[in-house]
Amino acid sequence: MVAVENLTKRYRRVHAVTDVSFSVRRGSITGFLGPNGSGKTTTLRVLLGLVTPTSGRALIDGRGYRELADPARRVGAVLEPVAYPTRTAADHLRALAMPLRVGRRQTDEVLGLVGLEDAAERATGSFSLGMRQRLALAGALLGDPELLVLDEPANGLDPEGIRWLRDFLRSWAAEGRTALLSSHVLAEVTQTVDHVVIIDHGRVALDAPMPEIGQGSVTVRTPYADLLADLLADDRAAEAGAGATADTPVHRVGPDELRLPHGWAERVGQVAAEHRIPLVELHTTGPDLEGVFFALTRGDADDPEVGSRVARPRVAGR
Ligand SMILES: Nc1ncnc2c1ncn2[C@@H]1O[C@H](COP(=O)(O)OP(=O)(O)OP(=O)(O)O)[C@@H](O)[C@H]1O
Repeated sequence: MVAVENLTKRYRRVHAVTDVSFSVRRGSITGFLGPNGSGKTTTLRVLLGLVTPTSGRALIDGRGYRELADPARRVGAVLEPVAYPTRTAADHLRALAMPLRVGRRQTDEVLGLVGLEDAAERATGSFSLGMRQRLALAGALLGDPELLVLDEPANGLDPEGIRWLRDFLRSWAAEGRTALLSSHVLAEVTQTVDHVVIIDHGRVALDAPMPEIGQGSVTVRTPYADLLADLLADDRAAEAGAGATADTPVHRVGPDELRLPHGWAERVGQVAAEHRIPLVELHTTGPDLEGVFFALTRGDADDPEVGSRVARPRVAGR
């Protein structure tokens, strides 16, 4: 439904995006992920006809946004939370509804859909960021679009709001509709999206369906993390044969925590038992989008959440 083809956008000396290509399948929820400043918003703005690319193009159903018939009805977009402090939520939606030829019944309906029916007559200036996000989403839903384009939709949402957004997007996809949403906070999207495009420094670093994103990983906690890591590395080297340099899959992710690829739990247990190392925790987790993200983006963006990681697992299968 969406095709971004060799998209490049430069602002004077800033290379915001470089040769970015990816597509969004109809009926899918695609997460467009990357650290702050990686080029997500620029790409979405080109897709919505708000920015002219330096080269390349971004198409919706084979056409540029501005060439679509009735684009505001076919595509619902949220680039920023609503900011008209003196307007009530209902008035804000009615103003958006007019050019779309959408009646009062639908404005009430979308307010209910985003859980703001009780705040309809309140001025948006008194809204929290999360409420303004919900109102912006209500505006995007007004035209009953097939495609939603959402820039950081979970920004400002509390955990309950994030769960609500997740459920909303799942039911959206279940109706066969499509969404492209950007985020720099991985936890928000891991359980929501079925396809992932990771962008880093303006370039696509990964474009893959969720099922292909690694197989998960094994987490080990022990006060003897250094010793266990060394023993596991020796064990791996011994397995590889004399003289071989072992590519150790052990990653230190905290003062007492190690992470290994999926399937290592048994070996870790054996090595720990052989050397009488007490384990506080040993468990296997599911697909490790976070690991993939940190490995690909090297965590060197200005996002404190990204930069605070002490070690980054390898990308599964790479
Ligand atoms: N209008 C502009 N003029 C100059 N530089 C810009 C402009 N818009 C974006 N940039 C630069 O392009 C790069 C990509 O920015 P963009 O906003 O697309 O990233 P992002 O991934 O959406 O980041 P964030 O998560 O912080 O919103 C950044 O270096 C940014 O400073």
